Amino acid sequence: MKVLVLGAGAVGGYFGGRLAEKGADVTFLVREKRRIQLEERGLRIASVNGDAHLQPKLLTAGEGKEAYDLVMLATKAYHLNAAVETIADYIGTHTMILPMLNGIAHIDSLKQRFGAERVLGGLCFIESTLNSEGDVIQTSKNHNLVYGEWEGGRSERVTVLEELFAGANANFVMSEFIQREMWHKYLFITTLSGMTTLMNAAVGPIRDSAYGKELTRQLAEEVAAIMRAVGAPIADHVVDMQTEVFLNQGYKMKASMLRDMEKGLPVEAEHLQGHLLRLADANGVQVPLLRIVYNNLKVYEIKRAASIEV
Ligand SMILES: NC(=O)C1=CN([C@@H]2O[C@H](COP(=O)(O)OP(=O)(O)OC[C@H]3O[C@@H](n4cnc5c(N)ncnc54)[C@H](OP(=O)(O)O)[C@@H]3O)[C@@H](O)[C@H]2O)C=CC1
Ligand SMILES: CC(C)(CO)C(=O)C(=O)O
Repeated sequence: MKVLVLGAGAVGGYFGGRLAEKGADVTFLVREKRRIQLEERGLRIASVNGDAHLQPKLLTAGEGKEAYDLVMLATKAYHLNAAVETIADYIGTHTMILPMLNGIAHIDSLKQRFGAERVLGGLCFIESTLNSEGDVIQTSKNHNLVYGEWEGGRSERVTVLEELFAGANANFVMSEFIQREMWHKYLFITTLSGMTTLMNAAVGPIRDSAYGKELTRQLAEEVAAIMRAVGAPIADHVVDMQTEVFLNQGYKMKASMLRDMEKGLPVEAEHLQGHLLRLADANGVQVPLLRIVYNNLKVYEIKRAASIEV
């Protein structure tokens, strides 16, 4: 099975690297600067689950055009449009596209561009980042990638994927309810990234502060109310469940969005909080805290743009 991974960043580098490490036929589709880095240094994973050092197969856009069996998409949402055009050269009749982005809005873009039948659901739980040398650094144990047929159930092709993923040093989990899993993760990440960026703190200090737990729950409830208003298949107890998961994170746990802010990088505010706010406005759902969270991110974006211009 031929696998193409677009983006050799924190997520694509990790999961694609784990597949290549087990001997799968994996090629990374990268941009020029990243290619040079990977050619010089190899793909290095430094992880609590075991280190790896590989010389990956690499392509840049437009090179080696042929259909792949599986295209794994691991960009940030603000690079999605360009990435979608880049992978178009590698999509054939039977190609499966497995996106690993946070959020949900990208699923419709992918379906519109490539046809619903090619698009699987996917999400991941991992705390990983690239260091200044481009190595993938993974610091906590979770390394779960969940995937499945968008319409649910089991199919022959996801059984083939299970075989592909078997034995890799990461948990690849097939779900028969991937839409629900994605909406649940979306609620979790919107709350986690919202609270940690708003408070400019990891989970521990938020949890210990006067109103931290209450505000976390309020944000999760606002997000759940939007999801219910649009008919998302979330569980009745999703707020209890995800607030509990949030509050049980390690003291220093931060969303990747806060880590990106600390590095002065762009954030996925429009894709995550912005998309939900637009759904809230369209459906008359009151979300005062989500609006504050979103505005805080927009202020960050304005300050970032100004500092780049200066
Ligand atoms: N990091 C984490 O802990 C987690 C992240 N996520 C989600 O996963 C997604 C990916 O995040 P993450 O891996 O952290 O992001 P990174 O920024 O680390 O990686 C994204 C990679 O995509 C590459 N890229 C962007 N556009 C293109 C393109 N047109 N062609 C080729 N490569 C491209 C970038 O390359 P270049 O170097 O050229 O810029 C970069 O290496 C996000 O939606 C994020 O929210 C989900 C769970 C955990
Ligand atoms: C919460 C976490 C680490 C889970 O994978 C995540 O998705 C993120 O920070 O972007």
